[in-house]
Amino acid sequence: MTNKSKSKSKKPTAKAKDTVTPFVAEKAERIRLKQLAKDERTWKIVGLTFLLISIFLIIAFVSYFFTWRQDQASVSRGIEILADVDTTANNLLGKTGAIVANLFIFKLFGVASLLVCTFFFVVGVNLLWRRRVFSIWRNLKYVTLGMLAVSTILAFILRKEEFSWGGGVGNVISDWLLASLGFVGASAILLLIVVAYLIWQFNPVFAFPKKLSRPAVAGAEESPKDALPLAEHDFVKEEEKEPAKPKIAPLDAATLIVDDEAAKPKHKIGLIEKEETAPKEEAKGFEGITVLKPEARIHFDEPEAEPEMKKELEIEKPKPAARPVVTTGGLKLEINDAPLPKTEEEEKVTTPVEKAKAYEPTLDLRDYQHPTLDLLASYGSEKVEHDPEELENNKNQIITTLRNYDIEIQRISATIGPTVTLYEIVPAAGVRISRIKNLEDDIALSLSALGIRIIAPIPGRGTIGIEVPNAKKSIVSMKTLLSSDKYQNSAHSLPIALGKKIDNELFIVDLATMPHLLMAGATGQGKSVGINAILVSLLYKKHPSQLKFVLVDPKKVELSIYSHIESHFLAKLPNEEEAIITDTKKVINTLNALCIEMDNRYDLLKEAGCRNIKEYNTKFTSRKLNPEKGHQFLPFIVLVVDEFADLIMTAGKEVEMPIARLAQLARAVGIHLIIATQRPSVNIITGTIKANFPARVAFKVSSKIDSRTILDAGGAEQLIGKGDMLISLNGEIARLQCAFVDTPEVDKVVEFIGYQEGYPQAFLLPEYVDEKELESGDFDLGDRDSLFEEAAKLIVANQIGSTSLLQRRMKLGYNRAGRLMDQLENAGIVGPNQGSKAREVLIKTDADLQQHLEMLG
Ligand SMILES: Nc1ncnc2c1ncn2[C@@H]1O[C@H](COP(=O)(O)OP(=O)(O)OP(=O)(O)O)[C@@H](O)[C@H]1O
Repeated sequence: MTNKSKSKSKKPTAKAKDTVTPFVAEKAERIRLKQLAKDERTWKIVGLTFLLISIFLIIAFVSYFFTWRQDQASVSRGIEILADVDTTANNLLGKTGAIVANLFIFKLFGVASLLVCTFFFVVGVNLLWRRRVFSIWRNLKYVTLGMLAVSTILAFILRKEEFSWGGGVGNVISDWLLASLGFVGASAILLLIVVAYLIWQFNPVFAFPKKLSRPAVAGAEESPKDALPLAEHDFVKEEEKEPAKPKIAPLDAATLIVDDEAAKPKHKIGLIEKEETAPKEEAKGFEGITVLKPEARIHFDEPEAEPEMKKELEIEKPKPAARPVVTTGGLKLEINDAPLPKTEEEEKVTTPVEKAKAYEPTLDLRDYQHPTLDLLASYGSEKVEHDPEELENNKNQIITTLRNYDIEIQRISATIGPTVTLYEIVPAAGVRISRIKNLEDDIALSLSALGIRIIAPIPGRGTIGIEVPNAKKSIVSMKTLLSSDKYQNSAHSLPIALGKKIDNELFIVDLATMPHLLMAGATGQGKSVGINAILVSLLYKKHPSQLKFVLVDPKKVELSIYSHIESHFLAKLPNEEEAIITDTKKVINTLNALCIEMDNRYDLLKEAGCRNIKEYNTKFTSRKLNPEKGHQFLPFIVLVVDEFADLIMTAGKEVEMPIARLAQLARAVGIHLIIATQRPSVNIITGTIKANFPARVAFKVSSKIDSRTILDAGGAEQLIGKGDMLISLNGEIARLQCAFVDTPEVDKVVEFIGYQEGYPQAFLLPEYVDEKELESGDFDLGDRDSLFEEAAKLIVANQIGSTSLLQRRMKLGYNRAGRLMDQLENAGIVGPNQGSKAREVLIKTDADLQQHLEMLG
């Protein structure tokens, strides 16, 4: 490797400098060429050229339709006519136009050659706008298949015409088809191609009238209205509504390796260019800078340690749930697609239902469109701009500072991130790491920069990290993250795009596996932007049927923007006006309602024999659970609390307890919490809360103590604000630059969603009535629960006197459902408690009940 110097001399000699000089020009030249290739102006020019080619081809082709006869004689002589000044052509684009058009139309694909123009147009537009406006790959497929099919069909139909409608290729295929299959066979094949194309494009529904094939749903006779949503979906075409997947924007990172041996102060620098999509080149840089592939760095720098670091920063992928083990004939088989074990509940569901097409929850709002990426803004080019001088200066400063304290280093390398550059040093043998750690403040002072963070040692790397803020920071646009393949193709249940790591890798994680997130940061350091980034990344991926937010905003202004999407994505308490909760009392009720929802969901999971929401929803969508028994598709619920400190201050344990309970248990039933606070002190983030939030984010905080409270480690006080953050996940801390999404962008996204048809109202959480309010002694008929009548009707209609039926169907907590049951008993509607058996229902029909209620008054 070129950047490992063998020199042992301590000071740079004049000779050494001389030998470097001729190298410089050559390397600088290469760097310039590379920069030219990366310059967006270059690509704009190339894009424009492609557009012009497409226009050129259209003019040449169209003109050819009118001039082919006159130009036939000259073009048949080939390109030699270009040199012949006496020969002219009638084509609007002269001899070149005539030759090109003749090649495409006469010799190749006939009229279908016009499709070629679209290819140049698509490539040109994409290059000019520097983003994937159209899919080139898809266009290429259409153009290739289209030209073959259209030229063959035209050649077949118009084979007797003088003009070559199908071109040479069309004629050859059409003749071959005629010879092999005869006129009827060839016609059938070509007709099939046309029909297949139409089916592919428009996917018409070939449906028989519903009543002929409608599958039986258990209990459908008793309640056809309730069963309808399931049965209805059986006949509905399942539409693919994948959002557009634009290609990842080029992502640049540069890693600089500075070789240093204690005895050799002239350091060689290796610069690594890292791009996610573009191919990497190997070239030599100037002044000893070597441009290497990232893989080269892995081998050169720390062959064993690198995979470790990758591991350190790797994002956890959701592990597939364990599958049932089936034993047949003494053999144990673990089957990936094995159906989940049947429970008593699903055994009762009739076979036709099982065989029916899978239930698709998104068909509730079948026309729903996911927000498009053009609603988001791009901030700058996002290319990491590295100033070689800044790097060199910082490196020299670090080396000099350490040397002042008699600390020699073996090697120094640098990774340039969006906000900070990480200098990794390998100290000379015998240097104690704690000595470097103790010099943190001195190094910071000598680099005269805020936000120096020393990581001694970097876990698994055997190096010491010094993070130095970049003079010029780049903003990480939300758009970049959401348009990346990593986000677009992520298999996460709740993907959240948080930002970019120091090596510019995108940080996209699954909230479902986190499973809750605690965020802290002093005011103005990027918390609200962080919350918006999380919400927006979920909104871009999920359908309203799959996700609901419970938004708690004591500050009253931060989350109000999301009220537009109330009927799509928000959940609220029944009878509440506003979905976004700002009042402390209502927060307590909502948190308790969420606990009830959690308990209800656990009951449903238990009955279905499932361990988590994923298994449950899979079972439900494959119609193995009967909606008549209270089963339903369960959306994820994400609770966001924007200022936790305010709540704890005003309500203390009343808030802390349900939050702790949810944090402990709610993960498996798809309820996840995101709690943010400005004041990460121990009386706000208590031990109970902390123990249940393994994933924690810290923006800049005001003291080391705050940093320790949130992360169990210092460092967050050294951050530089504006979205610079540390995330502690699975016991490892990574520094990120949070994705930036501005309020007008969020506005556009929520408006885009809000203008679409939503559900009639927000998702209703179970009602929670404060126990204390209910503890009013014996039942008095005049003091009935407001849901008394509804409960009575439900019990009579089902003829089952069961408290859990009330809980599930009316979304009530156990206490309230029990109290209602007592009231029903006192009113003579159900019999006494029979232990584990359901109570007897004393009134048999709805009409009897009406009479009975009237009598009660
Ligand atoms: N990820 C980011 N990238 C770039 N700039 C950012 C980022 N996050 C925040 N900022 C800048 O910092 C400002 C304050 O951010 P934000 O409103 O999120 O702070 P906050 O911590 O929520 O403050 P408060 O607690 O007072 O609401 C933003 O207006 C923006 O200019």
